Amino acid sequence: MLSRMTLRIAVPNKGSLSAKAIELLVDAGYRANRGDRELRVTDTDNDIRFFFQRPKDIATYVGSGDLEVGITGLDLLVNSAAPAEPVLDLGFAKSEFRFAAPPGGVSGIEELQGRRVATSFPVLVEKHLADHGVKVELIRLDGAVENAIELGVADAIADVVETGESLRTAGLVPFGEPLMRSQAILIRSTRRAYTDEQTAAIKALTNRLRGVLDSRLYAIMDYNCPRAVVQQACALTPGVESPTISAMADWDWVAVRSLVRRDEAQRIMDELEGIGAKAILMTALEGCRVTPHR
Ligand SMILES: Nc1ncnc2c1ncn2[C@@H]1O[C@H](COP(=O)(O)OP(=O)(O)OP(=O)(O)O)[C@@H](O)[C@H]1O
Ligand SMILES: O=P(O)(O)OC[C@H]1O[C@H](OP(=O)(O)OP(=O)(O)O)[C@H](O)[C@@H]1O
Ligand SMILES: [Mg+2]
Repeated sequence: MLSRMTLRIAVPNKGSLSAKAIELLVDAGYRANRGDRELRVTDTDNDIRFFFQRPKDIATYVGSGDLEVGITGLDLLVNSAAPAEPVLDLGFAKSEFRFAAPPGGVSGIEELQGRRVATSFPVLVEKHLADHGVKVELIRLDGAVENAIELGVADAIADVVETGESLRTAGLVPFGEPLMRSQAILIRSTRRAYTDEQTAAIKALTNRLRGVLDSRLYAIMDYNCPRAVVQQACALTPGVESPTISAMADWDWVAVRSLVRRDEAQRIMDELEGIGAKAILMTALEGCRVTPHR
């Protein structure tokens, strides 16, 4: 019999979510790497056991309270109809969920009335259609849904779309508004009671994961700045509270250090250069805790 750990976490064992979920947990300091056939890994230092489950089953285990938290997709959570809720957006496996059909075929949701719609997310699709007052014949498939129309079992499909390449190569075009937008999320049960210890452990996990996500989002910027333009420089790099300004041996100059968003860093460097800043350096973060100030 395995000893009971404070937290038991469901992690996808395959598919688009798996590798990135494990990488995120490892970067957050957990021992979440698994061997080839291992379906459970225990991290005794953190009092956590990871259970590697099929992505589609994760919300079921968490909703029932048999595992404390889990990593899954928002679309999978909705499709499960399990009593679970998102705790944290994890920023990967971003996708849209869309209807699609061949050009010249079904091109609006109202045209689906009485037609055959193939999907591997039947609950999500049925709920969306019910909200729009449309009744269809749902064809439940497990994957490779894009082939269903050509193979004659459906008139339209509803599936995950990321780049749109799978639709294009199958000769399909999306139609209507996306049913939803999805990404990987950390979930917890809305029904079960958590002990104080478990609540604290979930908070610590969330904090660590957010720290890793933020460290991918931000970078440190260091530069030398003529004292005369320091206010302009601070406006370009306001940081979390405010930039750190250090004196330099040459009184006409200061050294500035601030946190910047990585996706804005190149523009900021251009503008710093433009106002006369020198020796501008950008450094990646290995970890951080910046969210309390967000
Ligand atoms: N190509 C993709 N790009 C981004 N996210 C995706 C992609 N395919 C699936 N996802 C997302 O990954 C999650 C799992 O999807 P799904 O159940 O279809 O499993 P999968 O990752 O495709 O693996 P498999 O189909 O091999 O079981 C869902 O949240 C879905 O939105
Ligand atoms: O828009 P794209 O970038 O092409 O990505 C979307 C495709 O990726 C997933 O398929 P997956 O490879 O997981 O196969 P599956 O259909 O068997 O799930 C999804 O089901 C779509 O088919
Ligand atoms: Mg898939």
